[in-house]
This record gives sequence, structure tokens and C-alpha cells, in this order.
Amino acid sequence: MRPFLIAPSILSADFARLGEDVDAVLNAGADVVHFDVMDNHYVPNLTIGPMVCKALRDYGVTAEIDVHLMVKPVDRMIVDFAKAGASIITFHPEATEHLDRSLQLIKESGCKAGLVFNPGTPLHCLDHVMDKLDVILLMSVNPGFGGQSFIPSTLDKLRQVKKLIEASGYDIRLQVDGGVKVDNIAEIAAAGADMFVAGSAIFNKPDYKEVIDDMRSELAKLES
Ligand SMILES: O=C(CO)[C@H](O)[C@H](O)COP(=O)(O)O
Repeated sequence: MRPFLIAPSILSADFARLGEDVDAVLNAGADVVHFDVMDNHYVPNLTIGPMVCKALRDYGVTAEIDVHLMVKPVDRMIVDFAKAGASIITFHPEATEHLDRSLQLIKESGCKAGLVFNPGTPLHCLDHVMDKLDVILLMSVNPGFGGQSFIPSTLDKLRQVKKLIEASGYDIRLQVDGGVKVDNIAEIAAAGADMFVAGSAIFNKPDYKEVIDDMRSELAKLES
């Protein structure tokens, strides 16, 4: 079993003191920084861009930065985020005209590549690109906002994707994003996820370490 990764979504961080808040969550035991990019076009919200990613790198953040592009089109942002220090870049298949080209662009930029599926998006876009993927992200809420409830049908979809990954033989992480909490993380992991994005569950609590430790304790139940 590969190690579980916890990736706090900075959508719920304190933007007025973002560097300090990212440091705090990493010092509390987070593995990866999840960076939500929204364009008020592909999703009905507007967040942060490559300048903020670069600012985090300049501030001294060395952990992997996992950029989730909720933008359309994607290619220009892929190049800009790679230059700004992104480690992983994921995007939604319906946000590009040329899926394979956009994935190749991420790889050529030196980043890990991933595809993101909304709760209602079918999985057939995976058919011909598994060899180019490092991550598959299943959204367990409709994208755009933090603090929503986990959509239960994601569990079946996770099981389905887990089987596809196993059958492919490729080393692909299965990430889940939306409504992930201490009390459902074990069930989500049991369905196949190994990378957990959590925003409000972590940043809305005063003690990030306590939440992350509690999440790891829940995950450890699966390992024993
Ligand atoms: O991509 C996102 C929304 O589009 C966020 O990462 C996600 O919703 C995390 O927030 P929370 O853990 O509060 O549900």
C-alpha cells in the first residue's frame, strides 16, 4: 500500500497571511499544498494565479504544490504555473480542446500531470491517456467553493477508478477533493483514494496538527 498523502486546500487558508498559514499547515504534518485556481468562467468563483504560487516559492515553501486548474482554456495557465513553481498540475478534460496535448504540455514543463473529474463527469476521457497521468482527481463536490458536503456516489466512482489504475499497471495517485473530514476519510480511503484534499476541515479549526493527526489515525486503521 502506498503512503497516504494529505493535501490541505489553501482555498480555506487565510489569504491575508498566506505564507505563514501554509508554513503552519506544513509544520502541522501536511504532505502537499493544494492550490485551487478558479477563473469565474469554468467555475463561478475567482481565486489566485501563478504570481501567488511564485510568491509562496519565494517565501520559502519547498513542499510539492499541487495546482488544480478550474479554468478554461488551460494551456496558457499550465505554462505559467510551471514557471511559477508548480509541482503537480491537474485540469478538467472539458476545459481543453486537446486533452493529450495539454497533458504533454504539463510533462514537457517538468510537472506531474493529472485529470480531474467532476461528480457528474464520465470517465471515458481516461481511455487513451493513462500513460501520461501521475494523478487522477475525483471531485466529491461540484467545484467552485469550499465547505460543501461530500457527495456519496463518489465512493463508487473511486472504486471504479481504482480498478482502472490497477488494470493499467501505471503508478497513478488517486486523489479526492471536497467534503473530506476526519469522520469520512477512512471510508474514502477504503474506496481507493490515497491522496486527500481537505480545506475547511483543516483551516477552519484552530489546531491544524490535531486535525491532521486525527486524519492519520483514521487512515492507520486501514493499514493495520
Ligand atoms: O476544489 C475545491 C472546490 O472547488 C476545494 O479544494 C474543495 O472544495 C476543498 O474544500 P473543502 O475541503 O472545504 O470541501
